[in-house]
Amino acid sequence: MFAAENGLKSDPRLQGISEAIRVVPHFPKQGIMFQDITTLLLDHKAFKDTVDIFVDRYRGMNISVVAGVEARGFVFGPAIALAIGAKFVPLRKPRKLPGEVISEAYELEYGTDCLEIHVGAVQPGERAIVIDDLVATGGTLSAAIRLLERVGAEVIECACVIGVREVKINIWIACFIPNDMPFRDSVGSMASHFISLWSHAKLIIAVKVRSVRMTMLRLTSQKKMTPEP
Ligand SMILES: O=P(O)(O)OC[C@H]1O[C@H](OP(=O)(O)OP(=O)(O)O)[C@H](O)[C@@H]1O
Ligand SMILES: Nc1ncnc2[nH]cnc12
Repeated sequence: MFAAENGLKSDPRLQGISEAIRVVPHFPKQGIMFQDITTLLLDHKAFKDTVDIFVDRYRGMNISVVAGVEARGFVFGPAIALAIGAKFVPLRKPRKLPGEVISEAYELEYGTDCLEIHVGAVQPGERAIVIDDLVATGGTLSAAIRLLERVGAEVIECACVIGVREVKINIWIACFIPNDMPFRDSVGSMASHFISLWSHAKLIIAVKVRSVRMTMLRLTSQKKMTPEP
């Protein structure tokens, strides 16, 4: 769910967090609005507020595992884990972990990637959350959830600072706007309306149909392109 649905709508911290994230057009390639969290990390208040919001949400929920996705989930995860009294479990890209691992492949826009977890890092029945900086297609989070479920953990929620909508949104528009509707041509503006209503396409189909909730602090659009210099 979005911050607003968590009762955070009027939370003054959200604006500061949003403003501290730098958006770099056309990085790493044309058409991508890169959400740069390094500027958030330079802003002590915004960084602390981000961690605090997640800590407030997950404290008292009997979470024993905070699983962070490499690389940017490692920035937020450990602070949250320490504050809520959980362990931090890194989910790493291939060939980084020295012990015995299990792996989950996932699709990227072009090609595939893989996440790995150390065998024994999580015990069956543990309650886990997954932390990353950003969710776009949800492919990375889905792989993280599958990994944790394979070792017997219960994934309570995924938490991201940023949600990038529109990445797989055309599918939803095609599904939900019948061809004969009068506003079919203005599908672009309808898109943002529908997406807001349906909470980022029901939070990317509850993180790809595993019925895992998600919290995001900032919902952003790939389409807000600034003019070329
Ligand atoms: O929802 P998705 O479409 O799967 O994309 C989200 C993922 O993409 C980014 O990581 P990236 O793969 O660029 O790795 P990095 O953090 O190591 O740069 C981001 O930090 C998420 O982990
Ligand atoms: N727009 C974006 N900004 C930063 N990281 C991303 N990973 C996938 N899409 C991204």
